[in-house]
Amino acid sequence: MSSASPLLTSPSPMGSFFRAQASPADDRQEHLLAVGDIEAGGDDPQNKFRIRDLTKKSDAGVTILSGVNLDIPKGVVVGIIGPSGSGKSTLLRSMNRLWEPPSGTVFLDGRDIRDLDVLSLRRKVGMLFQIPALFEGTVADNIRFGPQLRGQKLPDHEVHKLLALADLDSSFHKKNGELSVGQAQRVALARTLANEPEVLLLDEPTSALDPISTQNIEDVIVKLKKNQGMTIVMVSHSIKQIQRIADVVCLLVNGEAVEVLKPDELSQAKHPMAQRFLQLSS
Ligand SMILES: Nc1ncnc2c1ncn2[C@@H]1O[C@H](COP(=O)(O)OP(=O)(O)OP(=O)(O)O)[C@@H](O)[C@H]1O
Repeated sequence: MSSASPLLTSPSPMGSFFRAQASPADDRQEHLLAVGDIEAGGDDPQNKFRIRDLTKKSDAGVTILSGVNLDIPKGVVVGIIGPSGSGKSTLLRSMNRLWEPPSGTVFLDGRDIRDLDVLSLRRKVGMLFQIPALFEGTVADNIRFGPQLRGQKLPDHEVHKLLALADLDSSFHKKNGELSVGQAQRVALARTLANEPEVLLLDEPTSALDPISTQNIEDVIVKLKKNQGMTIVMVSHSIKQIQRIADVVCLLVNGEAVEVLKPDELSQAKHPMAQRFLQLSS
C-alpha cells in the first residue's frame, strides 16, 4: 500500500493498524491518514513511534489494551480519546515505560524502548499528568531539576526563556504554594521542556483546570507544535480541545484502537461504540 493511501476502515488480517501520516512541514493540517497492514507501516524513518500489538489484561482477565497498533510520525500531534477505562492512560504510560506491557512492542526512532536506558527515554519522551506535582522550592528550582540531575545548571536566561514560553515571566522566584493549579501545571510543563524532550505525552493535562488556565496550556501546546514541530500525544476528554490541537485523533474503545481520523472528520467514525461516544461527547 502506498503511504498516501486514503483512509480505509477494513482491519488487516493481523489486526487493525493505524498510521497517522505527517504532512509536509509547511502544511501540517493537510495530513493524510491511512489504515493498512503492518508491513505497509514498515520501518518508515518518519515514524517517531511504532506501536505493535500492545496487549494487556488485568489480573481478573479484563482487557485493558487489545493488540494496539499505531504509527506516529515526527511532528504530528495525536489526540487520544475514548470512554473512561478504554486504556488511554495505559497506552500513554507504555510509551515511556511507566508501565511495561507484557505483550507487544513500542519502538522509538526504530528502537525497542525496552533496549533504551529508562532515564534517557524519559528525557526524550516527557510526560505531563492531570494534576501537577511540583517539588518544594521555587519555580526556578523546579525548572532546573532535570538538567541538575544530569549535573548541569540551567542558566537564568534559559529558565526565563522557558517561563516566557509558558507565559509565566514573573514567576521565577515564586514558591510552589504561591501558584494556582493552572500556573503549577504550566510550571510542570516548562520543567518537562527543560529536558528538551522530542516527544510530549500529555495525560488529560487540563482536566483539573478552569477554562482560562486550560486555554493557557492549549496555547503553549499549539506553540510547541507550530514553532518546534514537536511530536505530541495527548489524552483528552474534550473533543473541542482535541479539534483545536490535534492533527489526527485515535479512538480507543475497550482497549482497542478502533479508528484514526482527522479531527474534523470525527462524525465519520464507523465503530458503533466510537459513534455513541462521540455523539454523547458533543
Ligand atoms: N495496573 C492495573 N491493574 C489492573 N487494572 C488496571 C491497571 N491499570 C489500569 N487498569 C484498568 O485498565 C482499564 C484502563 O485504564 P486506563 O486508566 O488506561 O483508562 P483510561 O481510558 O485512561 O480511563 P479514564 O478516561 O477514566 O482516565 C481500567 O479499567 C482500569 O481500571
